[in-house]
Amino acid sequence: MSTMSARPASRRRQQPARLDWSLTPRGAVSGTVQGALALSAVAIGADIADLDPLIGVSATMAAATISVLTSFHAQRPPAALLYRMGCWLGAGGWLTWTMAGAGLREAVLTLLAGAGLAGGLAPLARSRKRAAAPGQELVLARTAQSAEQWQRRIQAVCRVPVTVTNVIAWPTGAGYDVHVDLPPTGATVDTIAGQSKALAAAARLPHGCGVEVLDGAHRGSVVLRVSTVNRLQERLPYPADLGTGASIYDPIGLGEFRDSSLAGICLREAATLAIGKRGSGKTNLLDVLTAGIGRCRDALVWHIDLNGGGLSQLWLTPWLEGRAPRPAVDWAAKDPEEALAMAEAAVSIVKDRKNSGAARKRAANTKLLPLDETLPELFIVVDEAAEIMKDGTATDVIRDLKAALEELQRIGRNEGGNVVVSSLRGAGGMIPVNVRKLSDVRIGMFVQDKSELDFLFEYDPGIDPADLTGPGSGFLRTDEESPRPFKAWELKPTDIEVQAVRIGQARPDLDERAQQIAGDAYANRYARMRRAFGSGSAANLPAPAPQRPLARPTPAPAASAPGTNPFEAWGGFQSPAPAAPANPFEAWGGLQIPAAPAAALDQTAPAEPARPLPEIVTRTLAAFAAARDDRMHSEPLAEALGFATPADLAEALRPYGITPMDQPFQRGGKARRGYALADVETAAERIGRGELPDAPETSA
Ligand SMILES: Nc1ncnc2c1ncn2[C@@H]1O[C@H](COP(=O)(O)OP(=O)(O)OP(=O)(O)O)[C@@H](O)[C@H]1O
Repeated sequence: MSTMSARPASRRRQQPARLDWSLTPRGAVSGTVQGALALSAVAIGADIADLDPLIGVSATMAAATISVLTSFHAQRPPAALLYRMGCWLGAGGWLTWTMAGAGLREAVLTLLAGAGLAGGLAPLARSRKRAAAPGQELVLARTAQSAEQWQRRIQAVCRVPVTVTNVIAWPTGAGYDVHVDLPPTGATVDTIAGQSKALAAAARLPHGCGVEVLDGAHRGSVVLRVSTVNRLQERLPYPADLGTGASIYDPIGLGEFRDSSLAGICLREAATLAIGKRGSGKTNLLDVLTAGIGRCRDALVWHIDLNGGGLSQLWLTPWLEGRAPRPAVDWAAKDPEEALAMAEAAVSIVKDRKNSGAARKRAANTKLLPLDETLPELFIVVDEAAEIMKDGTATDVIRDLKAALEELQRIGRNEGGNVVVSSLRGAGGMIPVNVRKLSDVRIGMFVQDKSELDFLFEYDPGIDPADLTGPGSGFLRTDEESPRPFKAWELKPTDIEVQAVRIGQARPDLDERAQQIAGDAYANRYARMRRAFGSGSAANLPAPAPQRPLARPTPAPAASAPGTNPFEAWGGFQSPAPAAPANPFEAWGGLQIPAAPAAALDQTAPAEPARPLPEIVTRTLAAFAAARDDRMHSEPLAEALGFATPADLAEALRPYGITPMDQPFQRGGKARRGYALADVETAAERIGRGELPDAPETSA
């Protein structure tokens, strides 16, 4: 297959010029002259030796045959093969004719005419396959045009003289990757990523298609993932063949990226934050996560949904109806007290594992606690976490719940205590900064206000809500990578049913030591879950709230004592759903516990509208994101924001409580004063909460 390379002239000019004294032809003219002279010399030699003309015929045939074979071996195009054969037949025919006694004048004239013809047709001989310069990839011929277009396009839009080294079509046919080398003049991946929208527009990509800019093989290269067909518009059913027995050490699938590759996340050590407006597919996403984690032999899912428990209902139904031996979700809470008991239990378990897990770590010679079916990771999946985590008025229980979840996220990474948080919004005091910062996996489904995505993804320049196509599509960021558009698999109620039965059969139990630590709150949870989520008579009973404290660490776990309530011991599909105890408070040892305070959450109140950030604050955050630094000297920040002097910048930021740091710090070998990203973020949070008075907008 023929190829071509796309190299800029400038690079070619950099090659040092050398004199070449070899007889190797350098072009069509020199090649033709050399060939004609060589042929004349052979003809004169044959005349002097008085050779038989048949020798000329034999030599011609042999040369033509060798030419055909070598052309096939070199995969030359048909035109090159014909040209070479024509040359050998013409030269051989002329030689045979002269050996047979042609006149000198005729022989010379014919030789000149033949040489002229061969020289004129010489471009046909050129194989389109050229050797690449060292270190350069080749571009397939059918994409060579695309490569050249992209090279020109990037140069025009980004004003960077890049080299396109390869264009590779996706197997799905939905787009292609453009591999780009950056010039050694200071351009970085951010230089290109900042123009991804402009590149998509310049390439006239259809709506919903775009350009994602990813790191290349080395720091001086980038890969542009260009989608030309909007795969995100398609519905992607949950893969039916995903069985149980997976591991939390493997990626958990959420759906697909534009190129149909798996959108997977590694959750063993990573907390997750997902935001999205109502109807964006958040609940479906949490279902996909519940299924993905639930499939693991070394992980357990606990749910908190204080908006009526809708997240857990379908997952519990097969168990409630006696079609699964255990609930797929090991513990589900729909009221604040239950949720607090759960979160405190998880914190206690994690704290205990910090000591009790030491022997395991030593045995495995690792600092990260090894988890397996006997010691599973705990995931608390929280739907609509802003109701718990937002600043402002809250009951004591909610405040304690928030503190416990934050603590779990903060201390639980190593010991396998993990949090997945979803929220309608991520900014404006809805989700604490620390929760966002500690969430290595961030997912932004469709939101009303782009600033929510900007806030979640720290002003990554590649974010364009136009890339999203509707429910189930969003941006996914893992680690420090740029967020990528993806489409979540769709889990329909019947799929959840299938998964819930499978998981209920196969999932691990909480380890006995942890069960002891979690105490009665854990041991009796199934009874409360039946009342809270069950149908029929059990569901009609009021769900008693656990009296605090329920989950107190028990110092020395003794023999296992799970299954203390009658519902846990039934253990088989054939058992009918047990009737509720006569006294609804029985499960709490006969204690008369008042029902959960209804006012703990105003579940119907809509989320507060976001207070928009002043433009100068938004742009300051964006400047930090572009600089990929958490501190910036005043001069470059002023320049990035278009202020004439650092003093002008200071004046513009002061009304928002953003001031330069007291101490100078080193950047680029210079110690100067400047600004801290944390200060700007704190100010943004406070503005969102309405704590800072509106100040007159000052722009450059
Ligand atoms: N991945 C997906 N593919 C296709 N459709 C989806 C997907 N995810 C969600 N939907 C559809 O979008 C609608 C809303 O989904 P979902 O209930 O998950 O959104 P939500 O953000 O949780 O909304 P709410 O907060 O109002 O419950 C549903 O009708 C669902 O079928």
